[in-house]
Amino acid sequence: MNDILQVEHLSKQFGGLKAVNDFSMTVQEGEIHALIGPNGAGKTTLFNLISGFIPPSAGKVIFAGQDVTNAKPYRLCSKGLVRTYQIVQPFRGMSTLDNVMVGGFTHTDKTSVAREKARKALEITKLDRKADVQARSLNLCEQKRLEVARALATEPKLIMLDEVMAGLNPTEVAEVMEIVMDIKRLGITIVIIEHIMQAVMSISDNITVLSFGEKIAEGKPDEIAADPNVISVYLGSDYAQE
Ligand SMILES: Nc1ncnc2c1ncn2[C@@H]1O[C@H](COP(=O)(O)OP(=O)(O)OP(=O)(O)O)[C@@H](O)[C@H]1O
Repeated sequence: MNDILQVEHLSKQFGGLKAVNDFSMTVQEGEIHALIGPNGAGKTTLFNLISGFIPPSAGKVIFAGQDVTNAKPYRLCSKGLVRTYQIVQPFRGMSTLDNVMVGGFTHTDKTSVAREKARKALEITKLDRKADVQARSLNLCEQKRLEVARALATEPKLIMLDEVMAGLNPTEVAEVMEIVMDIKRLGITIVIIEHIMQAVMSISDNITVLSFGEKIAEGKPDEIAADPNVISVYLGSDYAQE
């Protein structure tokens, strides 16, 4: 498999705090790669660095063979790298379809083409029946899926999902897991930040673990679940015994 994303020695300092410290990782094309770790470990900062929302203090980001360090988010999006936000932020007074069409205009200025891409993204996220309702009337699970749909409508090669399952009940988590697997089946690479370990362990191909801004482990889900260091800083012994 080819590498689609390489993060090399990335660091981000906020004043005296090293939020991300000399972090490297490789994401292979077509995989689901999870980033896990305790609160404040630096996962969201890493997403912000990779997706161009904040500049790194040091290090490089290579996407699809190109150095994209310091590239702006809209440029990365047009190259095929897009992310969602932990806090959903739809245009609440607009319909679900119109919200998703915003993403659909990434590679076209034709309304009919953008609408078609948006409709496809709504099908994948199982929101097609909600296309015409206002975003403010969607429940949390639907709003999370709307975030994903907006990103999908940009036709990404790699989508970065920031806690899309947080706050959902078990049935909704299962629904979103299925959608994430469907996205993978479309050939789109996925990097996912998630705290719900059952979900992470069952959908991920590879997992990278962060603690205090540094990588402390990486590997297949079963390797991570059995790693004594990961158990001690994050998973806890209850999970390991499950
Ligand atoms: N803009 C900022 N200015 C100063 N400190 C920041 C900034 N953004 C993040 N931090 C700090 O950097 C560290 C890493 O935060 P980050 O949000 O990346 O962690 P996280 O792993 O995503 O946590 P969570 O799981 O709670 O979302 C934290 O100590 C946080 O307080």
